[in-house]
Amino acid sequence: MTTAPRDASAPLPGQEADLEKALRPRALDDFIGQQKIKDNLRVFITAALQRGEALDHVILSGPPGLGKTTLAFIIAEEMGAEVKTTSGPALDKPASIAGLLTNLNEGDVLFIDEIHRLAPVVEEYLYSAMEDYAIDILIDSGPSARSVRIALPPFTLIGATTRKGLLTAPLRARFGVDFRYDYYDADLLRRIVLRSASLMDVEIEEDGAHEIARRSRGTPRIANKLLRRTRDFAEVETAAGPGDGRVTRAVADHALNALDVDEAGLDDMDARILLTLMEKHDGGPVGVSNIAVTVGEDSGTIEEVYEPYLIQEGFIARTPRGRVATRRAYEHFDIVPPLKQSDIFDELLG
Ligand SMILES: Nc1ncnc2c1ncn2[C@@H]1O[C@H](COP(=O)(O)OP(=O)(O)OP(=O)(O)O)[C@@H](O)[C@H]1O
Ligand SMILES: [Mg+2]
Repeated sequence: MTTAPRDASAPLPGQEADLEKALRPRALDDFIGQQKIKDNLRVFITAALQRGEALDHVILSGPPGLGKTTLAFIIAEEMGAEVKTTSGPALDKPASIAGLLTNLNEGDVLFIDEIHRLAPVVEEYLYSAMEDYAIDILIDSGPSARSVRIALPPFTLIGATTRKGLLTAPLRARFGVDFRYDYYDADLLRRIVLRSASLMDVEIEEDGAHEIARRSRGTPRIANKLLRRTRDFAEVETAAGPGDGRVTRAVADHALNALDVDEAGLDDMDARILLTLMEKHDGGPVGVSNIAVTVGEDSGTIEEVYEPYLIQEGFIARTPRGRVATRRAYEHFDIVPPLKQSDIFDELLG
């Protein structure tokens, strides 16, 4: 009956999606954490406004649910700009990107989500658009074919991607501002949970917020989702009986356990990945595609959604020969590592 809050990139059902939108901070001051990004952004935005220019093109990269889309809209808001939104897969023909670009007004923000999934022909249009604020359009065909250059107003392209490594070098080079997201620590997530709770009119204790925060995989979207589910439990059923709607540490713990979010905040798929690595592959080293087949998940998703967090938290290590389970992984699941694994642990430390 419970649904594990697995894939942060999975689309949310209608009402949940609305709730997520409602929780989205709209001003830079409400955007919690990512301090370095915010500090730099303030300088770039102020400078651009002072010069009366469009902000330079921005690329936002990092795992799902860390606030890329949120920040894109905040940037536009702070610049006093209109946003036009699209995504890499939606721009399948040169005509669709040409149409979007020629409809931009001066200073507009063009937000392209999943920009690593642009078709190469579409991407080529962006090169001159970004660099020279112009595109070359081919009109007519056959002997009378010629290309006409159309000037565009100065605009800001904001691209978001979970797979920056898949961007081509020419595209990457055309972004003047490059921000990489880090996972949020528990203290920042606690502040995000408290903020969301107050917007949702949920009564929550500091300890309850902390419990949700530290088990949210460093991800604001997951923290908000776990808060919504914990609220459900708080209103209906707690370990101690019917709830009064108040989110305490005990209620949060009960809810998170029911959702299969373990003590370290690992979810069902995290556990499957680690157990596969330890039990089926003897702790590794093993390639991601191998793990993917065993757990029945796409290897791209493992690489962009699950693995970065498991690596950051020290459950998995990347070696030249493949992924290995670390000592922490064995300890977490109370599994005795095979003898050969101690060499790997030593290697990792050394
Ligand atoms: N810094 C933050 N402060 C407060 N809330 C945040 C922050 N970052 C993200 N959120 C919350 O998390 C939710 C998800 O963020 P967002 O949609 O911007 O993620 P994303 O990086 O675009 O993810 P995806 O890669 O899946 O598109 C937002 O609706 C917002 O409520
Ligand atoms: Mg997004």
